[in-house]
Amino acid sequence: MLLVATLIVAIFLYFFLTKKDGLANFIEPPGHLILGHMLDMASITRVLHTLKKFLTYGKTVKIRLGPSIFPISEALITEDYNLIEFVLSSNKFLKKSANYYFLRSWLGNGLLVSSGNYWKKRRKILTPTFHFEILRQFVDVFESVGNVLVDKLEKYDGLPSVDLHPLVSLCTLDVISETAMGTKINVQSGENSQYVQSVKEMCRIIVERIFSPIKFFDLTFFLCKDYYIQRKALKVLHGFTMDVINSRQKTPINTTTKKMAFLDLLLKISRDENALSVDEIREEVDTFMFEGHDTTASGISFTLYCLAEHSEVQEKVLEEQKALFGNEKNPVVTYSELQRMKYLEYVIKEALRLYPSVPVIGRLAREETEFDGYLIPSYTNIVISIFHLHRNPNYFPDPEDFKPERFESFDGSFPYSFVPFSAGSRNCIGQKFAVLEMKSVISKIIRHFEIRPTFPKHELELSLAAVLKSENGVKVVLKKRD
Ligand code: HEM
Repeated sequence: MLLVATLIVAIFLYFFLTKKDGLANFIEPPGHLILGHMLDMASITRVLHTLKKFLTYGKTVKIRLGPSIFPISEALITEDYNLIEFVLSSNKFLKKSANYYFLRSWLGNGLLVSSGNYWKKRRKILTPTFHFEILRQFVDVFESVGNVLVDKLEKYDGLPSVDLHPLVSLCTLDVISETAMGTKINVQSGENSQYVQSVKEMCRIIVERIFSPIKFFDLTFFLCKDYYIQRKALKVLHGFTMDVINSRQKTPINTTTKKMAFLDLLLKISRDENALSVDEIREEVDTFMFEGHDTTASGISFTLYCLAEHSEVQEKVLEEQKALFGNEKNPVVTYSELQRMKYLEYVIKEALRLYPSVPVIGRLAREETEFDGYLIPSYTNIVISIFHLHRNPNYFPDPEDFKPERFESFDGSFPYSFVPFSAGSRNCIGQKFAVLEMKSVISKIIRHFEIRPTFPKHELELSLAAVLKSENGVKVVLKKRD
């Protein structure tokens, strides 16, 4: 293990020692002589503010961890539309940046982190599993799991505040487990708490490793308590997925039954075409479990928060529901009715503009590339700040205001100005699934509750965990509708 860690460090050092100093052309915000910008980046609650501060020096800036003559890591941070379009639409930037390395212990070579031909092959295999005919079958799951959430929310009726995020997060974990693995884990009802705890621990450790100089390197991470916590959590997470796979492998897949989970589809593909090993299937299911629950939980919670703050928008969402279902609070909602919730879709888009669940993404330049007269050397990490891109007044006038109507006339002239699901060939494969799930859950809550702001107003303290979160919760007041 020591040998592997030493090898990783050696490769890392090789790339930096042989790298031409092409980044010297980019502006570098003031940083510590020795540590560079390491301390600025060390707090997850401050990262978005820090990025904003850096971006006041230019639309694209260079940051470094470590002394300028020998930084252990350098990166470009950008909110520049042109560079973002250049990166996301190019095949030269399909590889993820160094930070994604920390996901590998959990997700292995799953779609989110893999690269090259390996990624291409997996993407081709997985794309058909998100076909709308498959998604249509998941609406029942969104609806039944959403009903449990509504039941749970009833006990907060009329209370001065409820923090939506933890409750919604359990709901989306139940959804992804049933759709990805075909297994009900009932975490909303308090079951499988060890699994929930392990997911939480892993998300925390992954983010802390990015920002902590000690946890960053495998060599020193072994000395930390979190290394052992991670080992325990991974045993639970991998063990759980493998148990589900093993038990479903023993059951013959009945392709004529209406509903097939992603796992069933992957097992079928693997049997018919011998395309995926059991370990590879495990990696993809784990990837869906990771990428498919926290993202939607943040999306749903922030959208509901925006609706609480904007009663006139909420009223229009309710009108749309009434136009579809009259005063029925518990209709049997179909796929096509979810598709017809157009105004709600604008609301969700606007909430994802202001509060993108994945506020930053990172890519690695595969080869030396010229952009706008600058040379970007190979192996440069490029951090795209979706959060700041979405608040650019050139593309979104009055960018801090919540105005869903702006998406009625969003004509796509600047397609890379709104990228909550990223864009290009490495965009989010679960985008349609996510929007359907969010519509199902949010519309259900709006039919049952009026959502009001708390008094005094709850100010969000945004932080960058694995996804965008609010450190002090996402609090609103719920009032049951008659
Ligand atoms: C509001 C909800 C969601 C948002 C905002 C979101 C956003 C994103 C973004 C920005 C990326 C690109 C990440 C990067 O380049 O590093 C991504 C990739 C991905 N997402 Fe999502 N996501 C959401 C929900 C989901 C769901 C529900 C699933 C699965 C069921 C999913 C599965 C994936 C996968 C597998 C990738 C990697 C795709 C690839 O690299 O080929 N996501 N997502």
